[in-house]
Amino acid sequence: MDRERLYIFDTTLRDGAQTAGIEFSVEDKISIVRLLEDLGVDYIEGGYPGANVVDDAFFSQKRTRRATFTAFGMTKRAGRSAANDPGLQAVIGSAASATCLVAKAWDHQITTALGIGIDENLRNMADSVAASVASGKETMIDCEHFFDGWKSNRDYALRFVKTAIDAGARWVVLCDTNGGTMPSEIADIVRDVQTVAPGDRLGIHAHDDTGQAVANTLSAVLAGVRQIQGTLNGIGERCGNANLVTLIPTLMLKPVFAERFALGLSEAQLADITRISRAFDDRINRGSARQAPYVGASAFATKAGIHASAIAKDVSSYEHVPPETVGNERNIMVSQQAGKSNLLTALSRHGIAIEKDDSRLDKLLRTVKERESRGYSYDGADASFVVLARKVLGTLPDFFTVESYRASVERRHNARGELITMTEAVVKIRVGDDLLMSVAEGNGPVNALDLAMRKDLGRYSEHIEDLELVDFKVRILNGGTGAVTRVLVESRDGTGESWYTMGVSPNLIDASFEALYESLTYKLLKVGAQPLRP
Ligand SMILES: CC(=O)SCCNC(=O)CCNC(=O)[C@H](O)C(C)(C)COP(=O)(O)OP(=O)(O)OC[C@H]1O[C@@H](n2cnc3c(N)ncnc32)[C@H](O)[C@@H]1OP(=O)(O)O
Ligand SMILES: CC(=O)C(=O)O
Repeated sequence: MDRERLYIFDTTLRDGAQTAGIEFSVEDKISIVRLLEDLGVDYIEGGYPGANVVDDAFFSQKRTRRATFTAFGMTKRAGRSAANDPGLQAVIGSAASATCLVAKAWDHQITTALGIGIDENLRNMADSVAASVASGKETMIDCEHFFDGWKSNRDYALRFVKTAIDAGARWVVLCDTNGGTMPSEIADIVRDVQTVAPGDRLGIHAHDDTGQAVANTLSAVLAGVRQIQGTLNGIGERCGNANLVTLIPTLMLKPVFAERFALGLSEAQLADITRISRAFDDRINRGSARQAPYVGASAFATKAGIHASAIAKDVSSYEHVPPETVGNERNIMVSQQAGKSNLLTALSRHGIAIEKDDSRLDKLLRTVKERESRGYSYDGADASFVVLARKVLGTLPDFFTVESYRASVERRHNARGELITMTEAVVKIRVGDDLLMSVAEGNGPVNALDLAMRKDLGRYSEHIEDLELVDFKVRILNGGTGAVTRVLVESRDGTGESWYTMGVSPNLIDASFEALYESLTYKLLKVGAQPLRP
C-alpha cells in the first residue's frame, strides 16, 4: 500500500519567536534555518515581514535552499482593500515563496477582538487569500481559535474552511490557539471538517497548554490532516507548540504511523535529530532537557540495577526504539540505584576490565553508595566516577598532590577611594620531589583557584594546556547534619570532548577544589600521562 505524504511545517522562527525570554537576531534565524534544512522539514515559516526590523531584514532575500520559505502575517484589516493594506502587502511582497495568513475563525473573537461582523471577516479572509494567490505565492490560512470556534458556531467554522479553499488556499490550518482542546475532540472535529475539505488540504497547529500538543497533533493526523505545524523542542507562545523533535521520530518509527505515512526526511536525517535539538538549545542559550523524549540525555539512560542487569543480557530490554535511530546514546548510570551490572557497564565504557566476582567491585559499589548518601551524584559526573573507580581498584597513578591551597576575597577601597573586590588563590602542588607554588587572581575565588592549579603542573603542564572550564554549577543539598554544597564542573579539551567532575563539602571552595582536582586528574588519565611513580 502506498503511504500518504505528511508535510512538516516549522514555525520555530515565528510562533517560537513569541516564546517568553526568546528573541532571535537575523544571525540566529539564518543559523536555525540551517538546522531545519539539515533536519529536512518541508516549510520554514521565517517570521512576520512588516512586524519588526529583524523580520524585515530576514525576508529581504530568500533564506532556504530546499524548504518552502514562508512568510506569516494577518489578513487585511477591515475597511481597506488588500492592495491598500500595508501589512498584507509587506507579507505578499517579501522574498518568501509562500504565505501563511492568520484569520480568526471563532465568531465571538471576531465580534469582540476585531469588532466586525462574521460575514465581513469571511470576505476579508477570502480577499487576502486571493491577493496572495494572485501574487504567485503558495498560500495557507491559519484558522485562529478554530476548535473553540467550531464548538461555538459549527456552521460558521465550516464555512470559514470552505471559503478559504474556494479562494485558493493550498492549506487550511486548524489552530488550537488556546491549547485547551482534548485529543478526542480534535479527532471528532477534524473528521467533521472533512465534510467540506479533503484531509490533504488540512493542517494542524496545536499549543501545549494541557501538555497534549503532540497527542493532539497525532490525533489530527489519524483523523485526516496532512500538514503538521510545530517547533524545535516545542518552543512557542505560553506553554509552547507541538514539539517536532518528538513528533518526527514518532511518525517515522511507530508502526501505526510509519506504515501509513511518509515524511520528507531520510533515516539519516532522523538520526541527526538529537544533534539538531541540542544545537538549537545552544543557539537559544539554554540547557537541553534531560528528559526530552528521544533526544534527552536521559531518554536511553538507566539507573536501576535490575534494569542494567537485564540490559547486559539484551540491550533493548528497556528501550522502546534503538537510540541510534535518533542519534542518541544508551547510558547505564552509576548511582545509589545501581548494582554491579551498572558498574561493569560504566567501567567497560572507560576501558576498565574487571570480573563480576572480583571483590574490588563489591568495594566500589559500597563506596559509591556511601558517597551518594553524603551528596555525591555519579550519574551526572562520569569523570569523577572514573577517578573514584581507579582509586578503589588501586590503579590510579600518583600524578600530583595538592599539599595546600588558600583562596581569599578582599573587599576594600583602592587608592582612588573606589570600592573593589580582589580574589586571589595560592596553591602548593607536589609533583614527584618538586614542590611548586602558584598564585593567581581571578574574578572570584573558584576562578582564582582554577587558574592557580593549572598555572604550573610541572612535567604535566603540556597535557593541560588545552583544558578549559566550560560550566560550573552549585547545588545546595540539605544533608542530615546541615547544608552541603555539591559543585559540578564541566571541562573540555582541544578534542572537543567534555567531561563532568564534582566535589561535595559544606564549604563551597573545598567542593570546587575537589571537582577541579578530579578534572585535572581525569585529563591526565585521558591522555595517558606517565606518572613518576605508577
Ligand atoms: C495566534 C497567533 O499567534 S497570531 C500571531 C501573533 N503574533 C504577533 O502578533 C507578533 C507580531 N505582531 C506585531 O508586531 C504587531 O502586533 C503588528 C505589527 C502585527 C500590528 O501592530 P499594531 O498595528 O500596533 O496593532 P496591534 O498589535 O496593537 O493590534 C492588532 C490589530 O490587528 C487586528 N487584527 C488582529 N488579527 C487580525 C486578523 N487576522 N486580520 C485583520 N486584522 C487583525 C486587531 O483587531 C488589531 O487592530 P485594532 O488595533 O484596530 O483593533
Ligand atoms: C496562528 C497561531 O499561532 C495560533 O492560532 O495559535
